[in-house]
Amino acid sequence: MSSALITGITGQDGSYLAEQLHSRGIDVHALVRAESSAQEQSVAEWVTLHEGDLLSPESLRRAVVDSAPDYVFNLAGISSVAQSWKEPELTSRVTGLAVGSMLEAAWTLQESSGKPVRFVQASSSEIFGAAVEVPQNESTPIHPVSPYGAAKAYAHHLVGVYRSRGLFAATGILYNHESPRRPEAFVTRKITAGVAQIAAGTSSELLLGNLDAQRDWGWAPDYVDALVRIVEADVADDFVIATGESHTVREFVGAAFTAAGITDWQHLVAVDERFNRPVDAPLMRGDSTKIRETLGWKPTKRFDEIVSAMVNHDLELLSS
Ligand SMILES: C[C@H]1O[C@H](OP(=O)(O)OP(=O)(O)OC[C@H]2O[C@@H](n3cnc4c(=O)[nH]c(N)nc43)[C@H](O)[C@@H]2O)[C@@H](O)[C@@H](O)C1=O
Repeated sequence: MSSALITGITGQDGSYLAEQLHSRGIDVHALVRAESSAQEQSVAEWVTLHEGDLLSPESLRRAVVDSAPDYVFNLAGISSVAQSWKEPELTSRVTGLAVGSMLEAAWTLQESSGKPVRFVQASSSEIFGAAVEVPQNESTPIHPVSPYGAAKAYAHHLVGVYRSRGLFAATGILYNHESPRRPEAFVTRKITAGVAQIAAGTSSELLLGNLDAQRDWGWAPDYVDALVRIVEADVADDFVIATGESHTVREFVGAAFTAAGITDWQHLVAVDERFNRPVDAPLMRGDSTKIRETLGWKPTKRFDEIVSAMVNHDLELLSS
């Protein structure tokens, strides 16, 4: 039986990934900050928990040694770009430096046990930031414009370094990916939850920041499926994971109101400067030709389907 260690299991992607790996018969281990909080966040009982903290390299090394995994999926860290502007130093430590500790621990385990370890890093389209080309692919120059993007860029490069050293170290360059499990710190869930409340009559306004930013929004379970394909690939490599279609935040808002049956919505949305960022990547759109052709991956849900699935979920939550 193969085993996998997941960091970031309590997040959207970690939870879907754990379910996918478990359904494939893989023994799932997870790094958690405290067992009690993992249990509160209802990590499934079939996951073996290892306590550790991204700020403590020794605890990460111990978690890797104790779980002795065939696969390491590194998803943990601050994942909100907005939060990274508020806590840039912490972001550089947990989203950047900690990846070095995980890679070193995986390398050391491989060296000492003689058993190959495969490492997959959740990289991000934010590494392209003010992208010099549209769409972006694996060769697009790295040019982050946020503390989060810079931390992810460092981690991305470090994965390449360990690949050259001989570790199976790969990345999925993940574009925005959403689901009903997305927290409201991210714009899509904030919109779908807010629209559901307006539809239910419990709120009268939706306050947002930059409505003109364009993002390439996909369906989170598809992106987790891509990470599994990447870990099982013949060769460790970097892969853009994206739909190839981008929409403005304003279009997402319009689609969410439409899904809730509200056609006249413009007066229900207002811009609040508090939600603007010092710098915001203007246009993200990924070219995922490489993973489609090499690993046979493709997205299963289109933009409107993603928006409706999230709105319907939030409407149901309010009516239950
Ligand atoms: C690929 C990348 O994807 C995600 O990062 P993100 O794109 O920053 O995601 P978001 O949902 O926070 O913002 C999307 C856009 O929406 C704009 N926006 C407007 N008004 C609000 C607003 O009120 N809240 C938020 N959060 N954003 C707003 C905001 O300025 C931005 O242009 C993470 O998964 C990250 O981990 C990752 O790797």
